[in-house]
Amino acid sequence: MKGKDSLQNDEEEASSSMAFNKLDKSLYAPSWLAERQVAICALCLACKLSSKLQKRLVQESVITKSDNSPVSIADFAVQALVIHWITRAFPNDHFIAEEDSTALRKDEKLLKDVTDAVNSVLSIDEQLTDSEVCDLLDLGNRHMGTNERTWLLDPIDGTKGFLRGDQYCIALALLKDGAIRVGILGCPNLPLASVPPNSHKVGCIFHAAQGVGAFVQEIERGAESYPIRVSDVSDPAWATFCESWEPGHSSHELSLEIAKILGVNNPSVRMDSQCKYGVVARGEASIYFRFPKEGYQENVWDHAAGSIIIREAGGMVTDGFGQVLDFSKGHYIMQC
Ligand SMILES: Nc1ncnc2c1ncn2[C@@H]1O[C@H](COP(=O)(O)O)[C@@H](O)[C@H]1OP(=O)(O)O
Ligand SMILES: [Mg+2]
Ligand SMILES: [Mg+2]
Ligand SMILES: [Mg+2]
Repeated sequence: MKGKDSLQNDEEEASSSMAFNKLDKSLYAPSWLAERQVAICALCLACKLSSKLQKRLVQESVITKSDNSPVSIADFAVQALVIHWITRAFPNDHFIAEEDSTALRKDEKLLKDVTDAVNSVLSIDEQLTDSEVCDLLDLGNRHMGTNERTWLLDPIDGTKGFLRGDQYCIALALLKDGAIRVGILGCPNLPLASVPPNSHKVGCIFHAAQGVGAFVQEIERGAESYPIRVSDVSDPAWATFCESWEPGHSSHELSLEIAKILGVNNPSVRMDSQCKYGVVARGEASIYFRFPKEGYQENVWDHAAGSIIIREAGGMVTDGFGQVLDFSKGHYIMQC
């Protein structure tokens, strides 16, 4: 089964909508086709790079940031690579991304390792210099105006999972006029699972655009996309919920308590990163609980892509009070 709204079909849809657009602009909804295609290409390449780096990762190359969280060569290299790819196609776009070049500008060897890593997946005529890599990383810190097109990027989401050899993802979302329009999650270690005929394969890309739907495909340029839907389980007794692997990121005690009140019988699925959103979006789990420590402010890049994928798959993402999340106020998520 191929998705009615797959990327290929969108092309025809977009051109017929163009004629329609001339008649009534207010009824025309963009399908963000070019953005999705470029972003999927970027994440295919980035997943290839991160998989390579996860296999040969050495703990010495891991740095601890000021908030005590880890960062590796992969986080820097993937951020530079994705921004390079998106900027080539959309040179005027802005970025809010997790990492910057501060640590690299102080450490020649680390910078060289990062540049080598990025160049290992680029063609000979596209090779970047150390200074270009630093500049690309720092494009992630550009402040946006309210209507600017801004990409929100987490180059390695779930760095702790990545370092453990477990689940992680590369998360990219496009913010425009205050709302998330496109979301893509590259999940190199997540099985395609329920997607025939590729069910034995590992590694998938979830993607969604506003009003177009949510899809999953294998990590390959031009691979076929399959529509996904959230679970239709309505009785909590049959529901499965997922939560962070790391108890320091989300209280396991609180989610267990809430699950008991709801009457959920199944044990939780613990997993790092926004892969959890992908698993809920394709109906393998029904709920994602997240209860960070008091005072922790959630970053936009940690939820933007996952949120639109859930919404387009028919689900809902809110804060603990049922309020919709606002991704348009800078680095941190605000309540609407
Ligand atoms: N103290 C913290 N509490 C909650 N989330 C955190 C904390 N520190 C880092 N994170 C971020 O939470 C996400 C991981 O959540 P989970 O445990 O559900 O996988 C990651 O985006 C991680 O950032 P990072 O992108 O640096 O890994
Ligand atoms: Mg981090
Ligand atoms: Mg993250
Ligand atoms: Mg990260």
